[in-house]
Amino acid sequence: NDGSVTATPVDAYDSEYLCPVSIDGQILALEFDSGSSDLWVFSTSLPLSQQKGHVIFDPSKSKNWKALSGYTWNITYGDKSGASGTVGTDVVTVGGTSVSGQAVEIATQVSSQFVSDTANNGLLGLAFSSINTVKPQKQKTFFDLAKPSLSSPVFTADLKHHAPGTYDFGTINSAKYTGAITYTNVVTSKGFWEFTGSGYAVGNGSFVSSSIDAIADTGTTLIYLPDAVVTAYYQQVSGASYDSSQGGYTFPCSATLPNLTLGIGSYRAVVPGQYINYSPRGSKCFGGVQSNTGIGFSIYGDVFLKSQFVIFDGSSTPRLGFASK
Ligand SMILES: O=C(CNCCc1c[nH]c2ccccc12)Nc1scc(-c2ccccc2)c1C(=O)NCc1ccccc1
Repeated sequence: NDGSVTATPVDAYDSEYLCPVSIDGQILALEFDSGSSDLWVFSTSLPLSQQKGHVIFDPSKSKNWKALSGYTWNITYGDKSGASGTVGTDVVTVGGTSVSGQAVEIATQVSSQFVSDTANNGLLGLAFSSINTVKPQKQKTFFDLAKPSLSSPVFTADLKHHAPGTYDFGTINSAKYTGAITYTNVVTSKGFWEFTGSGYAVGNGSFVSSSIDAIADTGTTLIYLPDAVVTAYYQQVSGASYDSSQGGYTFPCSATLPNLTLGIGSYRAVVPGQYINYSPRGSKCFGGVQSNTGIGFSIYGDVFLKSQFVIFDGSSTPRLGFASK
C-alpha cells in the first residue's frame, strides 16, 4: 500500500516541512526526519505548559493503543534540543500507507525549541532503525515497518522552495523529476543516509573535486559543509562575513548569491543562489550554507534537498538517488 503525503513549509524560510500523520485517527502534523529514527509526538503526558499551542496525541482515546510498559526514550539533537518519554504501539497512517504495531514515542518532556515551535507536533524518523533511542529494545521506523507492504522499498522526497512538496512511499514517480537519476552508495554505520560527495563549484567557477562525507537530512534546515567550501562560497558574496554573534555567515540582504554546485559522482546538483539566502537576521541576512565544524561530517539539509528529487532506497544495499526537477 504505497502512499503519498504533502510536506508543507512551516514558515516563509522553509525552516522545516510538516506532514499530516494519522495515529489511530488522531491527525498530527509531524516533521519527517531522515536524520533521526524516533517517531515521537506531543502528548497528554506533557506538562500543560509544554502542550500549549500544539496538537496533542491522547493515547487514552485510541482503541489500538498498546502501552509498552517499562519502555522509555530520550533523544538529543546536535543543537541541544531534545525530548524524552514513554512508548506504546498504534496504527500509523501516512497518505495511503498504513502500519500497525508502530512504536509511538509519547513525550513527557520536550525542550524549549520544540515547545515554542507550535506548528510542529513531533517527528517521524526516517533514518536507520539502528539509531532509534527506545530502551530496553530499540524500535523500528515507520519506513522499516512499511517496507514489506510497499511496491518497492523506497521513499522519495520532493521538497520545494516556499511551496508544498511531497514524500512518496513505495514508488518513484517519474513525473516529479527530469533527466537521469544518479545513485550513490550509502554507508549506514552511523545510522544516517550517509554518502560521499564528489566536490563543488561556486557560481560559474570551475568544479573542485574533493570527497565530502555527508548525510541527506530532511530534519536539518541548512547545508553544513567543510570550511574550504564555505569560505570559497562566501568569497563570491560581496559584504559577506562570519558573524560570531549570529553564529554563522551573514551578508547584506541585497546581495546576489551565486549558485552552489555539489557533485554526487558525475552528477552535478545545482542549488540556486536564492535558496542560500535563508532568512533576515539582525540588519543582514543569514546564509543557508554554513560550516560543518563540530559536527564531524557535512549535512545536506533542506536548502539542498529542495533543489533535487531524492530517492531513499532502502533495499538490501541502501543507496541514495538524486535527479534534477
Ligand atoms: O538531528 C538531526 C536531524 N534531526 C533534527 C531534528 C531537530 C533538531 N532541532 C530541531 C528544531 C526544530 C525541528 C526539528 C529539529 N540531524 C543531525 S545529524 C548531526 C547533527 C548535528 C550534530 C552536532 C552539531 C550540529 C548538528 C544533526 C542536528 O542536530 N541537526 C539539527 C540542527 C543542526 C544544526 C543547527 C540546528 C539544528
